[in-house]
Amino acid sequence: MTRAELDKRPADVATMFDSIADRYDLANDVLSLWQDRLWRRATVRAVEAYSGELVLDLAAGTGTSSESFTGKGARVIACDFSQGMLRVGAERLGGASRRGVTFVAGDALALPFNDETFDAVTVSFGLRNVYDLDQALRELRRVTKVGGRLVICEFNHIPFRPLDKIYTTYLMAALPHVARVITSDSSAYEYLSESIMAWPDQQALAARIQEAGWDRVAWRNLTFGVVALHRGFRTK
Ligand SMILES: C[S@@+](CC[C@H](N)C(=O)[O-])C[C@H]1O[C@@H](n2cnc3c(N)ncnc32)[C@H](O)[C@@H]1O
Repeated sequence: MTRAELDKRPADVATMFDSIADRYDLANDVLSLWQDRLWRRATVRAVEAYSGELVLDLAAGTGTSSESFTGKGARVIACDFSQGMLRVGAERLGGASRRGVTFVAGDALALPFNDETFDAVTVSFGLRNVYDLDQALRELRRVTKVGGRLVICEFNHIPFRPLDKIYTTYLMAALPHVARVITSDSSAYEYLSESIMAWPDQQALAARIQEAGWDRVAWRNLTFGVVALHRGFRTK
């Protein structure tokens, strides 16, 4: 199976996700010990999308989180560049546009949307895989209405060193082996571990979000910092 490397060449990333699409959601649940469901609920609360609003769920994959944003009547565009992930998502929903969610193929680095289209933009476990983080953050801002908001849910780093050491050991030693049992292949999950380790910490990510033009940037840790929720606003 193709796995991506830390240079995150878009073709490799898309091919890797195509190849794990069928077992992606099951693997997430098991590898995170079902914590992913809590993280997704926290993301939905942070996005707080209301009736009449349009939300972009970028790097939406199979749309695992997308439908949850429609709870109060918002409509969601679930955008991703892996045809395999989009296919699994559309099959699960029973169509490419169902229950308030529309799947759209698109690249985070050149989003196929007009300026100021969305009330809220959100990315769960996606930005870490994007070839050019800063360009993706600028694109997200471009398509957000003035007054709109950004919520990023991403694996991060545990500030408390002893706990971080245990977590890092799990990432590098155990996670790929568990993944092999679920998906019959561990290489995509070796990439997952390596990409988490190489990802900027909470403060550094907040600085990058700010540099991309977002205001009032803040974050909070979930599960001791295994995941962090970053938020920002487009104020001009
Ligand atoms: C780990 S999955 C996350 C899927 C989903 N958001 C979730 O919470 O489960 C990462 C997704 O990012 C997508 N991705 C990576 N780079 C992308 C890009 N440049 N444009 C669009 N999607 C991208 C991949 O195709 C993959 O579906």
